[in-house]
Amino acid sequence: MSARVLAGPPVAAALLADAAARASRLPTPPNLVIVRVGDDPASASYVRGKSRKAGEVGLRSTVHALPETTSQAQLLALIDTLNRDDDVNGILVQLPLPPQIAEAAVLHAIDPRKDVDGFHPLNVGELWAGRPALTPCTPAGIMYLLEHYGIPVAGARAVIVGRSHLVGRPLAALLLNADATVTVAHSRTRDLGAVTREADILIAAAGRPDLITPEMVKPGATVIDVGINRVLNAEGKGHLVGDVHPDVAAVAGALTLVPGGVGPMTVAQLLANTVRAAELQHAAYSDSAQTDAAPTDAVQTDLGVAGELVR
Ligand SMILES: NC(=O)C1=CN([C@@H]2O[C@H](COP(=O)(O)OP(=O)(O)OC[C@H]3O[C@@H](n4cnc5c(N)ncnc54)[C@H](OP(=O)(O)O)[C@@H]3O)[C@@H](O)[C@H]2O)C=CC1
Ligand SMILES: Nc1nc(=O)c2c([nH]1)NC[C@@H]1CN(c3ccc(C(=O)N[C@@H](CCC(=O)O)C(=O)O)cc3)C=[N+]21
Repeated sequence: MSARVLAGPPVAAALLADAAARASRLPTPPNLVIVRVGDDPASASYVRGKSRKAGEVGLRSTVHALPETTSQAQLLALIDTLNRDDDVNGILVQLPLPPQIAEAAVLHAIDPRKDVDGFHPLNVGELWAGRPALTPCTPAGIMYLLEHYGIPVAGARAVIVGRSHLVGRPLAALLLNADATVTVAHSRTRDLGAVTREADILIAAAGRPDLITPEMVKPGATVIDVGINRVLNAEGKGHLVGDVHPDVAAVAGALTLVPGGVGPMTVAQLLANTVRAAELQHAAYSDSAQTDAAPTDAVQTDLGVAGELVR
C-alpha cells in the first residue's frame, strides 16, 4: 500500500487566488508589515518567501530587519507606530526573538485587529471560545488542506504531537471546533506510539526528524507532517526533512511531504489573514462613517477584536 500524497502547493495556490480576488475588491491593496530581529538565515529566508508571495497576489509588504541587539523597548516602539498607522493592515513579528525581548510582551502589544499570526491573547481566547477571528497560519492552513482533500474531521480521532503556541495548541482548538476528538502529546507523553496509533488524523509538529515511524501509525490514517528540520546528508549537503519517517508512506492512507506540504499553506494563510484583517478594518471604518462617528481613532477604541463578533 502506498499513501495518497496531499500536495500543499496546488491547494496554497487556490487559497492565494481567493485572497487575491478579495484583495482586488478593497479600496487599497492590503499592506503586511513583517518584523524580524537578528540574522538567523532560515528566518530571513522564510521572511523573503512571505514577502515575495505577497507581491505575487497583489498585496503590499514591507520587511523591517532589526539588529540582534534590538531592545524590547525599541521593538515595542516600532509596533506602536505600526498599530497607529492606518495604512498598515497586518503585522507579523517573526519568532523566535532574541533573549532580551519577552515574546509575551510583544504579542500583547500588537493590535489584535492587525494580528495576522493570531497570537494576541484576545485572538487566542476567542479561538478557544469557539469564535475564531484571526487564526494562526500553520494550523489554519492545515485545516484548509484537510478540507480541500476531503479528509473527514468531525468525529475523527486527531492526535497532535507538539504543544507549542505556534502550532500544537491552536491546531487543537481548530480541530476541536471542527468536532474532532483531540489528543495533544508532547515530550512528557508516556508511550507515544500507543497514543499516536489511535489517530485517524496524526499531526507531527515536534521538530524531531523521523520521530514518527511506521509502527506508530494506524493503517490508513492521514498523517500531516509539520516539521521543518535542516539535516546534513552523507555528502555534507543540507536539506529539509519533516518529523515523519519516509517508510510511514507504506502504512498511512494519506500524507503530506516536506517540503511541499504544510509550509506553502502557512504562507498562503498568512496572506489570506492579511486580506481578512484589511476587510474587517475597512468594514469597521465604513460602518462608523454611516453613523457620523469620529474617524479611525474612535473606531479603534470601539472595536474589541478582529473578528466576526465586531459585526
Ligand atoms: N511547516 C510550517 O509551516 C511550520 C513548521 N514548523 C516546524 O514545526 C516544528 C515544530 O515547531 P514549533 O511548534 O514551533 O516547535 P517547538 O520547539 O516550539 O515545540 C515542539 C513541541 O514538540 C514537543 N516534542 C519535542 N520532542 C518530542 C518528542 N520526542 N516526543 C514528543 N513530543 C516532542 C515539545 O514538547 P514539550 O512541550 O514537552 O517541550 C513541544 O511541545 C519545527 O520543526 C518547526 O520548524 C513551525 C511552524 C510552521
Ligand atoms: N511569527 C511567526 N509566524 C510564523 O508563521 C513562523 C514564525 N514566526 N517563525 C518560524 C515558523 C516557520 N514557518 C514556516 C513558514 C513557511 C515554510 C515553508 O514555506 N516551507 C517550504 C520550504 C521552504 C524551504 O525550502 O526553505 C515547504 O515546506 O515546502 C516553512 C516554515 C513559519 N513560522
